Amino acid sequence: MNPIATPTTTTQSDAFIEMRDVSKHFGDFLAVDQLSMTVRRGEIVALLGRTGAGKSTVMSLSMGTIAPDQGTVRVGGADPSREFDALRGKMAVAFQTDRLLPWRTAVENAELGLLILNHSKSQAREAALHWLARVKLEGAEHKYVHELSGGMRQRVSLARALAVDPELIFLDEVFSQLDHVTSQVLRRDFSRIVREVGKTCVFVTHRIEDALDIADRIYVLDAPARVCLALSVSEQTRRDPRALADLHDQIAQAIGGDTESAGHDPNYSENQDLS
Ligand SMILES: Nc1ncnc2c1ncn2[C@@H]1O[C@H](COP(=O)(O)OP(=O)(O)OP(=O)(O)O)[C@@H](O)[C@H]1O
Repeated sequence: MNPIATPTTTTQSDAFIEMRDVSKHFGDFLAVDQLSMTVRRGEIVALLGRTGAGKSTVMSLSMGTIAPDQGTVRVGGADPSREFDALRGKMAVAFQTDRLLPWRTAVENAELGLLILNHSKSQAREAALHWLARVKLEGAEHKYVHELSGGMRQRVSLARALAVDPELIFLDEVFSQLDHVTSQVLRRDFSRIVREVGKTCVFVTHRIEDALDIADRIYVLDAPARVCLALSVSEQTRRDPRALADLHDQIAQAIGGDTESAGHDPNYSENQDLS
């Protein structure tokens, strides 16, 4: 067995998200095909696949914004598409486009989730300022969205997600609109924070580089969405350019060998920390 590509095994007891034999149609179109996957508490897990593989649909099923046609989805033991109250405030999400409100400042955007969850104005402001500082936006708190760079906007969007103190954070292509260096710095800052505060994170990406850089485990999805490869990535592997290159090739092969859509980046093996 390849010592780098460790097959993932998860017992039911340590599962935070558990999807079993999940299928989802949109009309006649099959988007998810008997998919099973598990996410443990405290893990960063990447859902990786080509455009249209069904990554966002799997994320929506995990968040409960859509329900499966068949199979079961459980998050912390609850059915996310039915038991909204059990999961209220426990999940947060950030998207490819930052979805910030342009008429609000950075801090006014970052506190939004807390205000929606009925926290007091002062509590929301305090938490928003704290998380803006954690994502390195001190000094930019009172700037409007148009005054911020793309990377800074995504930082606000991540601060907004973290501010509600969720147990589970979903990211949908948050890093992939940004240039290589900005993307790398942001995802490493984010993964450091997530590990420090012990959150669980599921992130969707079509770029192998993003997944190998921060994920503990990677589910590679085929279309219609089903797991065609599941891998663990240790910190030791991340420090080993050859091991990373092997994993990259293995994933690219599973996806179909198209390194462009797979986001191949010849510089990633340098593994430098630019933050
Ligand atoms: N609400 C919907 N109605 C009909 N078809 C949908 C709907 N949502 C997704 N699909 C289809 O399901 C398939 C999977 O879409 P999904 O957005 O989950 O893929 P993805 O892997 O996240 O793609 P991308 O990387 O382009 O965002 C696509 O063919 C898409 O057109």
